Amino acid sequence: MFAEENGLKGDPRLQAISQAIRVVPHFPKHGIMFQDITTLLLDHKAFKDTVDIFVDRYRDMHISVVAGIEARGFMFGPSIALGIGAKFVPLRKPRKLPGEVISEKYALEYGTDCLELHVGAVQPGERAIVIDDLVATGGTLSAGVKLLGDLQPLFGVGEGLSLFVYILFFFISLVMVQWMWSLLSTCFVERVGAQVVECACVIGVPDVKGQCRLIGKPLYVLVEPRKADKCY
Ligand SMILES: O=P(O)(O)OC[C@H]1O[C@H](OP(=O)(O)OP(=O)(O)O)[C@H](O)[C@@H]1O
Ligand SMILES: Nc1ncnc2[nH]cnc12
Repeated sequence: MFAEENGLKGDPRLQAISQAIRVVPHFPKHGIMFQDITTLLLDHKAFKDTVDIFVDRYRDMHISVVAGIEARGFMFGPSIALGIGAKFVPLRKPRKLPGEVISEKYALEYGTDCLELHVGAVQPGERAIVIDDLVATGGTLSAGVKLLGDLQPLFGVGEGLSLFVYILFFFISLVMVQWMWSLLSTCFVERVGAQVVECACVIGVPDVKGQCRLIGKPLYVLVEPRKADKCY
C-alpha cells in the first residue's frame, strides 16, 4: 500500500521525497524512465525524511532484521536498521558474499538474476522486513521474501499449490508422524524460516498501486515514479 493511503495523506514530506528523485529518460535503454535515487541521497532533508518514515512505521513492530537488496536497498536499509534497533542483512547478487550462502533465482524482463544470503545471518522465527529502492514487477522483492521465508517446494509450483501442499502436510503429519515428514521433506529446499512482516520500497510503479501484497506479504511504498518533467 502507498504511504499516502496509510496515515500520511497530505504529508508534505512525501512530495518533497518524490521531487528529490531524478528521472533519466531512456536509461539504461530506450523507453525506460529511470528513477534515480542518487539525487534523493544528495538532499539531506528528503533523505532523512525517507528513513524517518520507515523508522516510524517499523519501530514498534518487533523487527529484528532489515534485509536490503543489492544495490539500492543498501542505501536505505542500514539507516532504517539503526533507527529501529535491528540488524542489517545484505541480500547480494551472485558470488559477492564470501561465506556459505543460500540462493534464490528470479526472472527479470530479459533473463534471470539471483540473490544470495549468508547462512546463519538470520535465525528461524526472526521478524524481518525486506527493503529496496523500487518495485516494478516485484520479482526482486519476491526473491528476497523467499530467501528469508519458510520451506520452498523444490519443484516450480504456484503459490496456491504450495499452500495446498503445506495444508496437506499438516494433516498427513498428524496421522503419519515423524517418518512421513522426513521422507517428504526431501522434496523441499530449506529456507531460513524467518517471518517476513512486510516489504518496503521508496518508489512503486503504477502497476503495483492497489496491489498491497507481494507473494502474500504486505508491500509499503512511499511514492509513485516521477514523470520526466526535466531532462538531464
Ligand atoms: O520489481 P522488479 O521488476 O524486480 O525491479 C526492481 C529492481 O530493479 C532494480 O534493480 P536492478 O535489477 O536494476 O539491479 P541493480 O540495483 O543492481 O542495478 C531496483 O533497484 C530493484 O532492485
Ligand atoms: N524505471 C526504473 N528506474 C529505476 N530502477 C528500476 N528498476 C526497474 N525499473 C526501474
